[in-house]
Amino acid sequence: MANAMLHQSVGNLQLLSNSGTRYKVGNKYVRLLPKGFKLEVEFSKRGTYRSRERKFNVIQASASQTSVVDPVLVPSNNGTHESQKKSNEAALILIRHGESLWNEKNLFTGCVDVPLTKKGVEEAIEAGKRICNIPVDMIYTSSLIRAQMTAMLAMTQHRRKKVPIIIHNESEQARAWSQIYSEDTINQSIPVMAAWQLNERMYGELQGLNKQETADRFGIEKVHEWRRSYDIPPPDGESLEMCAQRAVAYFKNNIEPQLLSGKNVLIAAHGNSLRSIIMYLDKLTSQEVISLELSTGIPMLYIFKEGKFIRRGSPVAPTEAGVYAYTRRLAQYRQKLDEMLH
Ligand SMILES: O=C(O)[C@@H](CO)OP(=O)(O)O
Repeated sequence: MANAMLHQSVGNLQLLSNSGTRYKVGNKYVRLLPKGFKLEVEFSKRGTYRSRERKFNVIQASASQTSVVDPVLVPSNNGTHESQKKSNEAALILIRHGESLWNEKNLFTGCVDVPLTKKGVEEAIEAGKRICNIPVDMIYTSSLIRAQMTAMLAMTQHRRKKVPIIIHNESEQARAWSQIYSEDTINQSIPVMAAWQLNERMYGELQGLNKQETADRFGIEKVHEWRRSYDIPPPDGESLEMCAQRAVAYFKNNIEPQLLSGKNVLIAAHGNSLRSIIMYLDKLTSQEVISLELSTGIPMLYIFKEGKFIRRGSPVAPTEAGVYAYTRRLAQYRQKLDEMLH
């Protein structure tokens, strides 16, 4: 029997069952979709959804074993009780991408899609070592290669050795052509969702300019205002406030429901998209966020518990133990990994 958790902010999802499938939509209790039934779910912009189960032709289903759009398969022993227990706590890891070729050259980058330098690759691997004992069930990255490289390189270090797989939902064909037909293989993979909403703040006419030369030309104060103020956009670009509108909305609509259902999430994104998300998580004011700076490749850990985000430890300590105060659940996960790998 397969298990599926359906989630999406807006649009329609369909689940076909050819062998009986337990499913969960949002925070709803787990239901069984009997063999030969089809579930249709319609998600509205307001965050609500309507679902209905209908009979369908089983031959159609056998062509694609369990055809789930955007599936997040949960372990098969994960019944209602277990998922309720799980929803008590979830880990959230945030990583700013490693150094990019334009960070190295001190150029405004924004939404220009620039890869990592060798140092950036090493930073991502180092970040991976720091989080190798923390559970990761879902990964969110921006649509930019520097964030995606960082997530993938970091995951090469993870002790659980699940395979991160980019989910292609951009068209029906992309969805159909990237289906996986083994439940075991799905259980050994981590869905990676790439979203433009997590992209770096769009830097407008500063993109590609040298930061030092721009400060020499327009003055340090003006450039600092463009770079760090909350609501003043750079010429033709996005202010942090504008960036927050899309990044935080995406976080609330897509990532928070995952955390609520007990999924442990890693987000690999950018200096300013993450600053805006941290502003939301830490309830920073528009004054306080001005002085928030994120280093490249340093993972930050939050615990989501009872609807609250709790920051664990300092992200800049030199050792993992110093960085992350483990919760009991994280310590248990680590112990399980130790047992499994020795
Ligand atoms: O150039 C950029 O896209 C960003 C991040 O590197 O710059 P800033 O330091 O101004 O946020």
